[in-house]
Amino acid sequence: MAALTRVSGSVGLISLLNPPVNALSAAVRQGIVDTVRRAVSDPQVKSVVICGQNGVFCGGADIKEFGGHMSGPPLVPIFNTIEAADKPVVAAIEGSALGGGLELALACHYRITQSKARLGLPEVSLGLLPAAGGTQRLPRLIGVPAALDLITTGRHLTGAEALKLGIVDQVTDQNTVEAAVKFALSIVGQSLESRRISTLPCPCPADIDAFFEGVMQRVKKSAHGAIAPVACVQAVQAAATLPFTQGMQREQELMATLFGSGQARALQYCFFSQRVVSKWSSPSGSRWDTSKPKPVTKVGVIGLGTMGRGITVALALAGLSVVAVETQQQQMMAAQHAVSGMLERTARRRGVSLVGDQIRYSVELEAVADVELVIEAVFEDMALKEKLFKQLSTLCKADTLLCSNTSSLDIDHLASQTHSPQLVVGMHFFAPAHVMKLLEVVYGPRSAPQAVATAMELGKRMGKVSVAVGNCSGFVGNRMLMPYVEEASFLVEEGASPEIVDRALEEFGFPMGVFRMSDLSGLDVGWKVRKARGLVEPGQMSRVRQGRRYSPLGDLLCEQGRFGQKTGRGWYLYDSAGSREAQPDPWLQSFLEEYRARQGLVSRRIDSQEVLERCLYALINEGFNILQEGIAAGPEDIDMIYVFGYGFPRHRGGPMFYASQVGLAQVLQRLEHYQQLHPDIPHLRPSSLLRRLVSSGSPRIQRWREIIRMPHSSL
Ligand SMILES: CC/C=C\C=C\CC(=O)SCCNC(=O)CCNC(=O)[C@H](O)C(C)(C)COP(=O)(O)OP(=O)(O)OC[C@H]1O[C@@H](n2cnc3c(N)ncnc32)[C@H](O)[C@@H]1OP(=O)(O)O
Repeated sequence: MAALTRVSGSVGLISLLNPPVNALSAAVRQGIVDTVRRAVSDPQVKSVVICGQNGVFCGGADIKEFGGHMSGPPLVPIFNTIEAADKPVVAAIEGSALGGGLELALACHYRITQSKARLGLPEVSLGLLPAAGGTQRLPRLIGVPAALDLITTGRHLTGAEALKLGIVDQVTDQNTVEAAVKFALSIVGQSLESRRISTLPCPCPADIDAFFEGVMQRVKKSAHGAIAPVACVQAVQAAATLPFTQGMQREQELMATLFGSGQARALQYCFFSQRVVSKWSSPSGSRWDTSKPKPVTKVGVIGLGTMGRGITVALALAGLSVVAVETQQQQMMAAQHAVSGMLERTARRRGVSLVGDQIRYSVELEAVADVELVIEAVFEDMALKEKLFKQLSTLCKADTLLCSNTSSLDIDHLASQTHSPQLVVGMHFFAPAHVMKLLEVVYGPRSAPQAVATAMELGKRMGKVSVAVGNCSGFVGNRMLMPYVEEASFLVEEGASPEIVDRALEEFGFPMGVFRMSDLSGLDVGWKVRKARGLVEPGQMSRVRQGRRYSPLGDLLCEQGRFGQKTGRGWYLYDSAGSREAQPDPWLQSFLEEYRARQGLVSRRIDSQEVLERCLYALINEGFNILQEGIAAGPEDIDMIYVFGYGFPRHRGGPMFYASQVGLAQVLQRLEHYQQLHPDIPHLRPSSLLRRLVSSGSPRIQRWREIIRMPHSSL
């Protein structure tokens, strides 16, 4: 919907109305067609201002319409009509102008905005490109390199940045619509020739072919198989080399390919899933909309190792006061130095002023006595954490929330050490904690709804995608990782090399395969966890432990002091300790040959299909177990954990969405196949939820949540 009113005598004010973000639904597009036509033909209207109601200009095309039949007038002719108007049209941008919203503004002759408004062409993050002229108009306005940066990354700009780049003509911190109306009055009668962006030449770098070749190489490398960034480059190349109308044709062709692709469906699923997970619920019935977070201004962080430092930085960047505690003076000084450096680098990268004076360092635990929330980030040692939670429960205020950054330990057990178990939740950050977007908020059976709501809200303030999950060993992310990593080791025992496994996973879209990832995070980390579970038998090669198949390969490498990148040797060889360039290691190859010979294993050829099926279906199968147990509320929660915390390719939607696209019956059939071949691997035994879903006709993923909650007999 859009309304036309006349203001200040001769300005036609067109207001878009489709809360909350004025998305360009069929009704809004029709409203724009009607109001523009009326404004252009009304002799009393001398100039036009387009704005959005409720403080938002326009959040772009209505993404909800993408799944179904698109009706209503298309955007391209609407925008061409606006640009061709012989009366000046000014976009008054409040809040956001994103995607089709910014393309609408680019079709106007002038743009005025607020310094804090958000502008951008984020279509690439939905698996699309700006197909209403965005790829053709933006390069003509700001030049090819700057346009490529915005279109291929989809990043948002502030109004102030947009002014610097020349996307907008004016920034005001007064009332934007009033400023635009005043401006519209002042330009009546002026020539619009130079204001129609489609008629401008496209400013290009000198050697255009070499330039695009370089860009294409870079974009393909960082896209990890995503097709939309590549199509964005092709569309901008068309703007640089073709007249506007032909460029527009190319834009439409490329869009048509993307629009029907599985990648676009996956990315749009991610967009909505990110919002679904913020509306959390737990099996006990507590929910996001009935649980009010407690206000938090001051947070204590205990333990300033890698995780504690990152958490301190994330909190400070979110504007919170932090009391950072370490036990020894020397370690505290080292942490203070490291945190200052991290803050400085992040502030520089984000172009914001330095924060840091709100962090107080101490070697006394009592320093957290007056905080509202504590995040414990000490070593992953239950005895140490038990002691700490007992102390905190005594010295903190009675209503202080006590949170643990543990990645796998029992939150309920920690809660039982305190006077107020209802105030204990897990806040599981991912390293580096000030960079990684994921936060698992772990509730125990006794956690109060307010405690969960407060941790979720704090995550949001830190810019995290916070996902509420139940309490179990490894929670959601690390619990699912176990079978994935184990399968990779089994494949290596059976004949694959780490390179073969990693290549298959990297070609699938992971930034790093499982072995390169293990080398990066340190092989000793998993070794310690396996030791704690009583699985490690030093020097032993037995392949059955605790009644099931076990691969001792990781333990044997650790026993050789091969901890990965930090020791210069792990599953790969590195130039030096700390180096990142992984080389295949001839030593490892002979070690594996000897190992297989001693185990009586006959090495066989393993192809990438088997790697993908065994690693990914084992991971997915555990996801179904997690859903069945109610540890995750829905598939979206698992998918967002894997996309934002574990590098699962976003253009595949996450493991559960990927399973839904492969087909649940196919996943089940392949798991059954592998289980027959490997009956001693429990994680290949298909989950009963997967069987239930297949026998109920493999419903759409959007229905799983409701089906999981149904009693079995209702299916
Ligand atoms: C043939 C032509 C085909 C395609 C042309 C495509 C061009 C495009 O324009 S694609 C869309 C590009 N736009 C975007 O990607 C913007 C997406 N939205 C956002 O980034 C944010 O929502 C925001 C506008 C910055 C506002 O953020 P915030 O204030 O944090 O609110 P949210 O919780 O994100 O959103 C509130 C509510 O609105 C829904 N929503 C947001 N944008 C859209 C949209 N473009 N279409 C439909 N719905 C949208 C969002 O899902 C939320 O809904 P809830 O039901 O409340 O969860």
